[in-house]
Amino acid sequence: MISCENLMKIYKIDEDHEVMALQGLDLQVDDGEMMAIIGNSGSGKSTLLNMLGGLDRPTAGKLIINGVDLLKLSDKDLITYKRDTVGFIWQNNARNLIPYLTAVENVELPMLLKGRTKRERAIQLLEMVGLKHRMNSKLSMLSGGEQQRVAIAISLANEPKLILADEPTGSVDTKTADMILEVFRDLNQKLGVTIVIVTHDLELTKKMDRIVAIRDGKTSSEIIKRSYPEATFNQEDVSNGNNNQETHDEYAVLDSAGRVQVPREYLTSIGMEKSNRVKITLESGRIVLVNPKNDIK
Ligand SMILES: Nc1ncnc2c1ncn2[C@@H]1O[C@H](COP(=O)(O)OP(=O)(O)OP(=O)(O)O)[C@@H](O)[C@H]1O
Repeated sequence: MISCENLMKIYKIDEDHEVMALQGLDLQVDDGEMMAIIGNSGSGKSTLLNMLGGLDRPTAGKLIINGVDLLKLSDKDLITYKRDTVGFIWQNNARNLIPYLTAVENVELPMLLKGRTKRERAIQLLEMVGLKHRMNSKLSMLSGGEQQRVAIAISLANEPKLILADEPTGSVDTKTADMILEVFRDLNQKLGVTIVIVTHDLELTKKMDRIVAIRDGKTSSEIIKRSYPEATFNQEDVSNGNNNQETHDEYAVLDSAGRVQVPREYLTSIGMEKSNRVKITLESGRIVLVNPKNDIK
């Protein structure tokens, strides 16, 4: 669904200053995948989401989504792409919804359909997110989680292939966050829609199949869920209630130029916080990084 290679985004602040928000980012996302993007504040998560959604254009690199090359699109085709391929959900509901309209009116509003069909489709979408019973409630009467579900219904209006959500559980409690995640999971499985969620919420990421971490505008590591075959659990584990068959493995990402980001704590542990020179050796099929100062032979 998404193929992103060496993606760059430079914001020009004034004549003399610019910010490199994305510095050669690589990301591949399969059709029908549901994954999360994490990273510190300022690492480039929202910038990436804006590029994926066609809200802004990359400076350089390759970005192909659903077979469309986003760097080569005309302005007109970019509008069509935004309308037909992607659905957005923002953390801030004011960006998604209008408080004095009812839930169903909010869902109807952005749709291009006419008359009865529009109302029927809006009700159908609210049903998909489990909110048909509140369709005639004004937005201001709905809880944060319910409002977020209305936002999800809106994002589905044009049957997008890709849903992009920026901190969708940022303003709700843990229980509501779980419920919203369930809605995403359900849509992902029933409609096969690809879902990319940017989040700070580590609890939420535990429930994802894949988490990509971004550091300084680049993909730094990937965390992938692994299921154990049932046979690896013995009866003792199961009777102790330890039948959790899932774990997450973390991988560093090697970019197309062979670069890899070494976790800061690893560098610190070999006394590399001040130096930028590291010795690389190949030892029995392993690549080993050594602080040259400690390399006593
Ligand atoms: N429109 C813009 N003009 C100039 N600089 C920008 C613009 N948008 C983002 N930046 C800069 O690009 C870098 C990445 O910002 P971005 O908002 O993508 O980070 P983020 O990971 O989403 O952060 P947060 O978690 O705080 O939302 C930051 O240094 C930011 O200041």
